[in-house]
Amino acid sequence: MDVDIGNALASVASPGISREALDRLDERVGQAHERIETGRENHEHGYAALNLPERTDPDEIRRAVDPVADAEALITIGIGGSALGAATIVDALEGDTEMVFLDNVDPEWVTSRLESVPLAETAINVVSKSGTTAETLANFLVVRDAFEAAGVDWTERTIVTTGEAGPLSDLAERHDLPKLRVPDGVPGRFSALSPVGMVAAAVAGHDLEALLEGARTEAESLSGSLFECPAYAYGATTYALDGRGAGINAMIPYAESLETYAEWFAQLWAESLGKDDLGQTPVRALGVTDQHSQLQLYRAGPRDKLVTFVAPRERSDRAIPDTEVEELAYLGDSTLGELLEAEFEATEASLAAAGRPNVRVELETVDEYELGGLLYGMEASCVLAGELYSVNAFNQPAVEWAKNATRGLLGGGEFAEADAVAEKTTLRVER
Ligand SMILES: O=P(O)(O)OC[C@H]1O[C@](O)(CO)[C@@H](O)[C@@H]1O
Repeated sequence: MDVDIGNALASVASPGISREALDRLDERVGQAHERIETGRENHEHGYAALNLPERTDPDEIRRAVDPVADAEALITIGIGGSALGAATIVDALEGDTEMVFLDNVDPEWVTSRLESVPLAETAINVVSKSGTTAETLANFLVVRDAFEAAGVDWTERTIVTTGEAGPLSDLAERHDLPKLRVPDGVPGRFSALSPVGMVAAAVAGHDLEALLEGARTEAESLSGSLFECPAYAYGATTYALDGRGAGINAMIPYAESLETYAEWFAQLWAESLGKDDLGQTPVRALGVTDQHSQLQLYRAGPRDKLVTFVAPRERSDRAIPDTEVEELAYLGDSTLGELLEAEFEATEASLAAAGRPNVRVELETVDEYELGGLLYGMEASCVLAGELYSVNAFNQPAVEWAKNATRGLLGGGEFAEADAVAEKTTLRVER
């Protein structure tokens, strides 16, 4: 990925960062880079994720999915980092396999998703690093039951990706299911380039080597200066802008295929950096669609936002047909791609003209190689930002709190957090 931070400079935007401040920040980037490299060399928790391009074995993943390689549909059961990386990859790339992601336990929705696929031709991909996440395990039990009710042997059609030990690992062994490991030291939201994110891509027949190669190229660009490393330029700029008042980061891909990527980014940014009363709030949007719903706020609302555009330089295109309507004649000389490109450029310029900071992240196109680079680049940006904020980017204690409370409420053990639910303050207003 390439990054253009020009529109985040103080000479363009407010809040913005001056060139002098950026130079000073670059010294801290150099120190952070050394810390990151040490973490990678020692395979420390979290930092180890940046070694995935070298560690992930595409052949192992393909062997595991081989029994279901001709499935018409794949149901991936996982949540958060155990779903969003895989969903980002398969939503971004064209594939013939119908993809269903069960990352919610809304019963009506789960039922409708299950009814949308031919179970006898469908494979199951269960993903949970801990092997204990209530939503994932509950959905798996529901899916298993639906397969049994339809007379389909789920054990022939299920792949499990999980940690070394735990209930899901035991279950895989009991039923002799193909099992892939969530690599050690890799938190869920940093695991897209491991079996966690790549099983679905393998079933869809995507080029796993190219995904990893794109990530490897990005890894090779990590260096001690933000001016030489797009990932660090992004991480350092967002950190600097947050410190100057842009506490919201609106991620706007200008490609429908990258809509899920914005969801993945939101988890990465929120769960990694939202600590110790710090962190930038990620917002998801989509170009051009959300120009007509959110842009007004981004250009004229409070000066508390950084807008991040992600745009491919190349895409397949479609001509806009000529028309007899005179006022629309100008469209007939263009393509949908040119219209989208013009809207992107215009939106970027409109924000800059209003002094609103924005950053452009460019991809060559949306393919496996570029996607691997984007995922890796944003992970490295996030790790760098974590260093600059001095927070642990690799844990999520606040999420664990609610997980414990839920288990306590369902009788899954004694959890003090569950007591807080009964202590809720109410001020009801009724009809
Ligand atoms: O893979 P697991 O253990 O099921 O966890 C799923 C998700 O739950 C979290 O721990 C918290 O929501 C995420 O970090 C993680 O991606």
